[in-house]
Amino acid sequence: MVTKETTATDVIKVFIADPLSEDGIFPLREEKDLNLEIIIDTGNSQEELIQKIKGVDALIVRSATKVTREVIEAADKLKLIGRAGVGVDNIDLQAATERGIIVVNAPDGNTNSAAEHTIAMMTSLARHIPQAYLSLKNGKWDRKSYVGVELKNKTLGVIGFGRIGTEVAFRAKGQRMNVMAYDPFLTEERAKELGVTKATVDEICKEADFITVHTPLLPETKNLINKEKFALMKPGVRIINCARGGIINEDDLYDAIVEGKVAGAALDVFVEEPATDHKLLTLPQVIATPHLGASTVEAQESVAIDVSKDIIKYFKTGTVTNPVNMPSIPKELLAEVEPFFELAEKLGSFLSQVTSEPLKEINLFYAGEIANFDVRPLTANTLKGYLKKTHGENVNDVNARYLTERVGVKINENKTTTAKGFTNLITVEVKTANETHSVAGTLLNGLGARIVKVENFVVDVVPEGHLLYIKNIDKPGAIGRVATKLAEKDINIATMQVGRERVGGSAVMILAIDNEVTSEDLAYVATLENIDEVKAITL
Ligand SMILES: NC(=O)c1ccc[n+]([C@@H]2O[C@H](COP(=O)([O-])OP(=O)(O)OC[C@H]3O[C@@H](n4cnc5c(N)ncnc54)[C@H](O)[C@@H]3O)[C@@H](O)[C@H]2O)c1
Ligand SMILES: O=C(O)[C@H](O)COP(=O)(O)O
Repeated sequence: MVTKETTATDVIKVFIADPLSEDGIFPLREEKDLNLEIIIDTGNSQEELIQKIKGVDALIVRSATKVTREVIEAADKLKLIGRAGVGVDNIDLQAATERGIIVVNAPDGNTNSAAEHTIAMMTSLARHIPQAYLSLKNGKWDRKSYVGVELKNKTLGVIGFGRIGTEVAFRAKGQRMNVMAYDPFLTEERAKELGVTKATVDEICKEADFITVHTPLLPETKNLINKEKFALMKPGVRIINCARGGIINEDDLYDAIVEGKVAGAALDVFVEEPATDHKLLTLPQVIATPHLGASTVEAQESVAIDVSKDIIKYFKTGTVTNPVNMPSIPKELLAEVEPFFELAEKLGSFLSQVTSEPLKEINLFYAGEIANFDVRPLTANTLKGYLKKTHGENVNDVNARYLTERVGVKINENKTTTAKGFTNLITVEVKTANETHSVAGTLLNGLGARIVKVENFVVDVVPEGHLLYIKNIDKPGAIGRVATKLAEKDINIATMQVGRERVGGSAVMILAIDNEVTSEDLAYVATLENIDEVKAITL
């Protein structure tokens, strides 16, 4: 379908590539100060979109249109991509960022609808409603085949406890279910406040009667539920996926259903969509909808309004409300702080890999010349580095602070012009319920970035590649034993840094190694005498 309207002279072309709520785009239609040309042209192939994107200033999509690197590179005027919904896995964010194209989404507009759909799917699954409906439509009055199970007193495991996961939990509690939840950002206090049990993914797999996933699709969440996880589950478990195809491995789910381990699955999303000819759909235990989680009048109106408003705001002020990528820093400030961006991100990333509990507080200490400037872009980069592990490409220097504060983490920035002998020093400290970790880094003239302190130990480490972070007791032979063990595993040590509090006291080793280590390798090194902790870090 193609319709074309012009509100004034042809100046700003807004191309709507997926079906949107007409009521939701009224801010665009009613905009008087900007000269908007609204083009509604849905159902394009990649090739067609590559042709049509030329001359477009703003593109709006839902999940169906794939905004690939090819589309982005074919765009000659594109300044903004609006996702009328949450998931941005259909947009090549890296390509957009590289081209300076801001991507916005509508993170709050469809939360209720997605949560309600999840509950509807869970209830339908428990009571075989779609199967019984089909049977009755086919003229059968079959009551025996469709005996269901109650939700009351059953345990629901929620994996991914963000906006939708939390709303699903509220509703499940209304059904008098017990809720277990896992999210890397879920603290004990918040879980208590919301009346859910904080658990690991494995605990959920072992104990839950129903399991629902609500994470974004990221490298870390792809195949999160797989053969190994199904093996842990109780026989008769029921699975729901209203988040993204691929979080649950489809082949492993198929096998688990055929083997009788999983009693049924309710799926709104698939790895490949449209999924009209999918092997999971051949199983009577599987009920499905064609990605309808956000398909309500209310959600569609809300997400389209949010994206429309952000387009107008961007073309009027250069700022947006819901950025997914792209920083916007004055040129003069950028020149001062940009050299520290990579270091800041790596300090954050380092800490995310040594911390094993949800973050409560992050303290940033900017010392030396850098303290004379607005350090917020550096904080954003540090937070981005910390959050990358859980948010992947969905976090950037624009939204990192928002994402951190949204889960109740306190961010404290401190400045001092003295830097302990360095021209500049950035120290980052993170606190969880039981842990405190810190790392400090600097830029050495002509030598680049260095980590100069880890916890209380002075070191000199180039922050790149694969590192092994080992806490040990300062006893003779510890270093030699670690080196020998690694050699046995064919792991080559490029450099090694050691630090200690005092003779015979706590010490650290930081080894740069040539290859990535497996968890078995780590466990192997950890068995050595006088070794307290071994962590692999990739920067
Ligand atoms: N079916 C639909 O129509 C529909 C509608 C809306 C959203 N969605 C999907 O649902 C997803 C979640 O939406 P939301 O609004 O709740 O997003 P959100 O960002 O509020 O929540 C996602 C949560 O996942 C957590 N997470 C990240 N990595 C994790 C991991 N490895 N294990 C466990 N948790 C992890 C994050 O910490 C975050 O709290 C979206 O990314 C989108 O893909 C689908
Ligand atoms: O991520 C989302 O917001 C949902 O998957 C909705 O997708 P849709 O806009 O294609 O309905």
